[in-house]
Amino acid sequence: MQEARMGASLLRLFFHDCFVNGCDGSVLLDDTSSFIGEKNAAPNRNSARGFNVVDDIKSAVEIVCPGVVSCADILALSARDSVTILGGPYWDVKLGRRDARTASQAAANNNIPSPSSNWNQLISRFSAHGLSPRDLVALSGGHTIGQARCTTFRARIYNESNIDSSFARTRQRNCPRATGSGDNNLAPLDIHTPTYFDNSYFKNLIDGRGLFHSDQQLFTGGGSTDSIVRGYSNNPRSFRSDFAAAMIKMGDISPLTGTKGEIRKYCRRVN
Ligand code: HEM
Ligand SMILES: [Ca+2]
Ligand SMILES: [Ca+2]
Repeated sequence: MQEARMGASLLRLFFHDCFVNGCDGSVLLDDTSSFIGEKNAAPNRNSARGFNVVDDIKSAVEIVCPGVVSCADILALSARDSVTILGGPYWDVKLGRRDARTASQAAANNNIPSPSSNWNQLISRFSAHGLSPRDLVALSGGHTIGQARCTTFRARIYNESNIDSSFARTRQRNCPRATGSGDNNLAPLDIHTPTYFDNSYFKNLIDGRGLFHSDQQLFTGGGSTDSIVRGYSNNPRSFRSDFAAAMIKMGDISPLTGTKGEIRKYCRRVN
């Protein structure tokens, strides 16, 4: 990988695909004059990235095996390979998903959780897709890699009290208080090992160093997930195996099979 962050971006793309009408490649479709896709939904606009890498993988695969491998499966495999290459677990990826001929900006806005979510909102967004509180906590461990824009964590670092004060000060240095200044400045989601897939995210939560309001909600957020966070912070092996299992579960959300959907030729547009 030329850029370590790309692994994080590809992992997130898979999440943003699966949570919106299932793992069907819907997130990859470009807007056109007659079609509104998901790329400009609030959680994706100026934020989701990695589309060119998916295009490169797809064209390489089409050369050797045309019309067989869906864009949805490429997202699933890219997410797994990203995690494994960055030091995380390996799992066998189920394949055979087909690609959607539609996408829904409204469904993207309504299904992908916001970083200002509280504990109940997180639980319910995940349970709507058959994912348990334990799956929520394990999958949130994906925030052990990658970067976030100032606008997604500004409110937390200036206004919240359940945050380590030196961590808040560190983040404030590159994320000005005023909306509109430095909105796109980046900070790592995991202050310790932002390009390594480990269990450091859970240690951060225990230290009050969750970057998003939603992250910190999983520990001392008033819900019942504190013991799961403690477990993953003490036992990296249980995090690795639960993360892999939860990724398989997430990858099972409403796949298109049989004669539903299509195998796209280009991931950015329907055939
Ligand atoms: C639990 C609810 C979740 C919320 C509220 C959330 C929210 C966010 C936000 C706001 C960002 C930064 C976006 C930006 O700067 O524009 C982000 C980045 C990221 N998220 Fe999540 N996320 C959640 C769950 C997940 C899950 C389940 C995964 C994967 C298993 C994941 C993987 C990532 C990764 C890897 C990044 C960094 C991407 C990059 O560097 O390009 N997130 N998330
Ligand atoms: Ca989708
Ligand atoms: Ca890490």
